[in-house]
Amino acid sequence: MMTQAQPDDPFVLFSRWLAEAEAGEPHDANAMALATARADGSPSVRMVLLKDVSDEGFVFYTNAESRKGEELTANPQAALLFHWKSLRRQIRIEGRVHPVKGAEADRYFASRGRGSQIGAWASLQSRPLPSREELERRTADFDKDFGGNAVPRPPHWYGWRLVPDAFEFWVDRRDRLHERYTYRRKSGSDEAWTQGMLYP
Ligand SMILES: Cc1cc2nc3c(=O)[nH]c(=O)nc-3n(C[C@H](O)[C@H](O)[C@H](O)COP(=O)(O)O)c2cc1C
Ligand SMILES: Cc1ncc(COP(=O)(O)O)c(C=O)c1O
Repeated sequence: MMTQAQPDDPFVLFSRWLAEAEAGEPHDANAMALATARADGSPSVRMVLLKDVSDEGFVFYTNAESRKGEELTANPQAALLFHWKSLRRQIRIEGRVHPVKGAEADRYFASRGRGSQIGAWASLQSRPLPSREELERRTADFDKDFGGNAVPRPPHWYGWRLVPDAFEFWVDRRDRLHERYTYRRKSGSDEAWTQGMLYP
């Protein structure tokens, strides 16, 4: 149950819930479903990891030539969903995505393990793979090409920041009479939010 008065800033509540999830969830408390849609409106969804959050928004990294990357390029409207099963909480977030700056993506890419860096070159993410051997061959080839050198970030691998204009915080309650708290960005405002509740 939401026992404290709701903060005026949804990022404050988000950070509090994420910290509680990180203390309790055994794996990937930062995992979130990312929903995208083609320009014609047909949707798709998959999990990604939240790699940065600040007042500016929620950052994830992926291949821009993947299905999600192409959809985000054609239609930057997207939605995120966190569900922490053992906490019985859910957070919905909606907004627009913007690619992060090259230097920010470079910094994150440099922090990844070398195997994942090479994998980002080897994987033609979301395109048909003829055989597992083909992926292994591409991985070995890139590994050899880079030799002992640092692996640069592939130009098609970068982050997007979702800048939210709406949040919904959901808490499980008995008889399915859950609590739903909403925040909507006041038009033209960077910081002011209108709060409300929804029937469960
Ligand atoms: C818990 C979890 C976290 C994941 N995190 C990422 C991620 O941060 N970036 C990514 O590109 N794929 C991630 N994946 C893989 C994606 O779910 C997905 O399979 C892949 O990105 C291709 O999606 P697309 O074809 O819709 O573009 C993750 C999968 C799981 C289960
Ligand atoms: C294909 C892919 N890319 C990126 C990520 C993001 O995480 P990391 O940068 O920690 O590898 C994941 C996480 O599962 C993933 O599966």
